[in-house]
Amino acid sequence: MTDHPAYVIGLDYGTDSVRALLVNAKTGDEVAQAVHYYPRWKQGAYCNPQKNQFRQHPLDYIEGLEATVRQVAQQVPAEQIKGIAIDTTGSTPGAVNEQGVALALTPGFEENPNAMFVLWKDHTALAEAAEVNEKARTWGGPDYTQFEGGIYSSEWFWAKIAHVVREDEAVAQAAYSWMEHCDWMTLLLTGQDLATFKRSRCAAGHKAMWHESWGGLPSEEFLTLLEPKLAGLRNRLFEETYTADQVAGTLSAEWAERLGLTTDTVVAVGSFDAHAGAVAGEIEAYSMVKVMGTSTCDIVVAPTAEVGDKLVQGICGQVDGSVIPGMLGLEAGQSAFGDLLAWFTQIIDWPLRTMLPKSTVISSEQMEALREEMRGNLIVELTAAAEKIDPEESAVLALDWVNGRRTPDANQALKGAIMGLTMGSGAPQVFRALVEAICYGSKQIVERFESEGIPIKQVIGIGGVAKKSRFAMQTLADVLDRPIKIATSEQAPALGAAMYAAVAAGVHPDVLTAQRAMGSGFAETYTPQPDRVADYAARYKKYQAFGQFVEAATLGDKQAAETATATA
Ligand SMILES: Nc1ncnc2c1ncn2[C@@H]1O[C@H](COP(=O)(O)OP(=O)(O)O)[C@@H](O)[C@H]1O
Ligand SMILES: O=C(CO)[C@@H](O)[C@@H](O)COP(=O)(O)O
Repeated sequence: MTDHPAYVIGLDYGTDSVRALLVNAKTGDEVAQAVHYYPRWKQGAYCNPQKNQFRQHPLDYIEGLEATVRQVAQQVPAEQIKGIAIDTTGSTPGAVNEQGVALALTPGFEENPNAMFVLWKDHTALAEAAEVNEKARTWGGPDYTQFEGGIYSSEWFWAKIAHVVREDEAVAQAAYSWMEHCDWMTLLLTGQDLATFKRSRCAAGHKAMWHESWGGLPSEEFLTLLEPKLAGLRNRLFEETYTADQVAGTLSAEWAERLGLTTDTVVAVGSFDAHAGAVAGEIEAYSMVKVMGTSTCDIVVAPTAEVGDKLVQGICGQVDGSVIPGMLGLEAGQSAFGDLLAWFTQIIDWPLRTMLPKSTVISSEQMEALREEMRGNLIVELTAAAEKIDPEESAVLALDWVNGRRTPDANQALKGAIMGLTMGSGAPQVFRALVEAICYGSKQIVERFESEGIPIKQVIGIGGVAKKSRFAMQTLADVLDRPIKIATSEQAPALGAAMYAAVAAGVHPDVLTAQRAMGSGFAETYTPQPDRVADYAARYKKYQAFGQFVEAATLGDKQAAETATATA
């Protein structure tokens, strides 16, 4: 390690906003941070929640890049900023032209949602995901879903591409290739040639069925069987993938200028937010880092040789090097976590959004102030009220599937449900049931890993909900009957990206060394309360029975629904 000052920037593109974190690459001190909320996304542009359509405009990303990086970069001399790495949500693919320009930035496509990035939580590709699953099992070649938990999801790369090209002939014709958001940002910054650009192992392995054993991406034959319009695309994608500690390039002259940095700044290969977050959460073999934000991603790493040929069913994949190079990264998660609570607050504040603007008794300034105050405090007040309810006396039970079930066993067609409502059930009772539901969903995932032979030795929490909701974290510790360690960093994915950047820039030799040098440790631990554990264990059984009932009913299997009712 050199004695000269060395800083790195981790850039974390979340669902609603992007954050840049300037970190001292030697000590891990977080020197400055900046956040930018995507303006078009905030207005709901290009989205249709009724259809589960969630698209993001590349200009939201580019404006956020300039606003945040310029702000943090001012804090130290530009030549001391050695590296930058980007993590994003995923699978969030978008169509690009031959030069790697996102189609929505090209004439004629500026307002076309199909030419934008298809956000991870967009589930418009349910039919295409079902086709991937059906064809992967029956086409006569390898089952390409085997390293992705055995079930392909509508949240992922190929399902989304197949859906868009079917729906939009103009985009199908103009799309030269497709890129995950994390790869596209990295290409933008380095200005490289699309043909030789280094794509993310993390993104390709977990979401695009890339695996070394079958030579990379699924075969042309399989892809055209899935959708004839995919013909030729495989050759315009990539063969190799790279781990996030590798150098993708250096900043292009244009972007060095626009960001106030230099062309010597190294740009690392891209990654997903959850995987970068797990690195900052100081993940180690058989730890589960739960990234608890809008959704959850549950990330586990294990020595590749120890897992051997074992295929873990029902998760979002097992990929060599997707978190820490040299180890197997395993991912599971829930499609709605904080989002389930956010959904409920949206229901509750409906009168504020719809009736208040028509009110003749308060001024528009007062109305805005009231809405702002309510918006900020709603979850906090609901939490305070819900915390006082004795779980033993609570009859309300909920399922966390408002955005489908990501794992165990992806089924994005499933819907949320609430049971046990009485005339006495108020907002706090329902809110409490929703908090419990996200914790029961987490328990199912932990149980799945263990029943598939991957022991979970400790649970670490990071992300917005982990940092903001003591109630949710205590409930989680009680439901899992395990301690939950909460990482100190407020910006864990950005810190993890900064660690990747530090390795790519040569400040540290590998990710484990960067973790040790730059990790900020744990702020606190939630310990299970023995008097609550048994109550929650009993309610968890009811949650499972309720889930089986709803799943069976959703599938139209009345008989199975009746059986589930009988055992509930
Ligand atoms: N006090 C709180 N209690 C529980 N959940 C909260 C609280 N404040 C915010 N959230 C939830 O946190 C989620 C955002 O998490 P965050 O990690 O900041 O974002 P992202 O997932 O986009 O990276 C939202 O779904 C929101 O509902
Ligand atoms: O699924 C992944 C990564 O594989 C996430 O990007 C996705 O759940 C979105 O994460 P956030 O909820 O925005 O933290």
